[in-house]
Amino acid sequence: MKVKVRILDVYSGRYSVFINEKEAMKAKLHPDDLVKLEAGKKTVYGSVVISSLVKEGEIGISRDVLQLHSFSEGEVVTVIPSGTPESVRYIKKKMNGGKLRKVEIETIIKDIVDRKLRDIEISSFVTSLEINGLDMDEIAALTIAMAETGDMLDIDRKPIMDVHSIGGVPGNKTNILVVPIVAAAGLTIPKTSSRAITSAAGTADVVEVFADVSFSLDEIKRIVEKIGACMVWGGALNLAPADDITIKSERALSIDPTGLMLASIMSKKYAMGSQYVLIDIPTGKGVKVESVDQARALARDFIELGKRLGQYVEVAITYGGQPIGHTVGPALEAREALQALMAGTGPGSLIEKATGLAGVLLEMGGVAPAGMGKKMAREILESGKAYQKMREIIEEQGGNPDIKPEDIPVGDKTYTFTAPTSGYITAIDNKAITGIARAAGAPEDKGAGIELYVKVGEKVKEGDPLFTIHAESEARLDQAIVFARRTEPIRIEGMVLQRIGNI
Ligand SMILES: O=P(O)(O)OC[C@H]1O[C@H](OP(=O)(O)O)[C@H](O)[C@@H]1O
Ligand SMILES: Nc1ncnc2[nH]cnc12
Repeated sequence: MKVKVRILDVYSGRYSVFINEKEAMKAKLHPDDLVKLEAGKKTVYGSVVISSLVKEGEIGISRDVLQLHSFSEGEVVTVIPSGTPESVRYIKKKMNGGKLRKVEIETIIKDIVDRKLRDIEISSFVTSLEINGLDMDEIAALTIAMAETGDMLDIDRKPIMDVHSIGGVPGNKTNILVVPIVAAAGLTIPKTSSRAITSAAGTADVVEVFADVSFSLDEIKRIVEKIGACMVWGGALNLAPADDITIKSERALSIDPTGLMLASIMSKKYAMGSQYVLIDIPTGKGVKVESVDQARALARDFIELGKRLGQYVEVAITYGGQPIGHTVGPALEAREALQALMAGTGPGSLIEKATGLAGVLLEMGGVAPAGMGKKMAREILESGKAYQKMREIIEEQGGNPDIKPEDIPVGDKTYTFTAPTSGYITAIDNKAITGIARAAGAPEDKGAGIELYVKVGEKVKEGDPLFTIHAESEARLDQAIVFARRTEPIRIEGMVLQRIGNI
């Protein structure tokens, strides 16, 4: 059928097209049916919403669809019902434990990028990968398909360094120190990050507290060619676009299937033209990789995948058994990272990890002799050169370079938990800390999160503060308090863990 476009001020996070009930009856269309819209060379897919927002003879186009293609009010489009895409068969094959062929993977990724697959099918794909995994041939095919369905960046500086954490550990603001240290040493590091996947704050969520993170490829090229670094959100770019679509399902389910994680991280690095990549695998209880043996196996996969992509990859297995630093949540982490860059020092867990990772990159990039990278990284941090580089990054990304940690607003609805007993801290539960910060509103509410006053091994007296929850609303604060009471994230030796009666 041919209908006229009506642009609707609707933004739902879904690719919906709105059709009047009578029109839908005539065309035998039902809610959530997939349709193809064609106008000249433009083709877009969307799911049907039956609505009186549009009249007969019209099709309502949401702002989500408009982001993919520009349509003008009154433009005539042809609407064609679209059957189940071929890729759904391949998703079912993976659900049944089959091995996908290269062409099948390419079809799935193309259909994801073209929005032929809806959230429900994409979530099924992600879930099938969580359950049945991928082998290295499948991972390499997935990585290349993800990169080649988007744009590629070509920066006129070499070598191109990169760092990426597989994440999972609360408070992981480390790379916000690593990037300016490495760039201050004269290396080029165009860092893309995702927003939170399983945590309460991804690096992109934290950087966004002091600067913009959404840029076009041309803008990134300009920034990186000028100052040697950027810290941007990978999802704003058309770099490996399937990645950010699958991340949406991963985030909703709080899962990060290993094969997809490898492809997702490495496809962005490939598309950014990174030549030397350092992968950080935090390891410990309550993170994505719990044992060092598992971390080694994953490290081998990253290195092998790098070889297939023509990249030199090294992996750092790091300690992730408790949160990094003393803060969790975008604004609180931004404060702590900025404080550490300004002072050239900070919590041991943050400074040791950041200078350790930066040191490896300095050696990989050939600016520090073998074994001297960490010392050089620490000197750069302590000298204030990393802070100066951070100021340049903030300024180039449209933020205020003079910003001070205390200028960053944090949630003013607070509640502090205290030690129920005296003793040593024996464990801090990563998953519970993330759960509390998310219940408080992080990462969407930038000011929400947790300030931690203790770390494992420290001694506390009964009544000492353990952590403060910050939220931007009383309702969120209450939810986080309930979650914290239920999970008791901080263990103190001698503490009564549970009292059970009358079973
Ligand atoms: O912890 P969760 O949310 O699972 O993982 C996602 C985080 O891990 C990576 O960190 P980085 O950009 O290398 O610092 C991603 O970019 C993202 O910020
Ligand atoms: N799946 C993923 N995609 C991008 N960055 C990540 N960091 C950790 N997991 C990731």
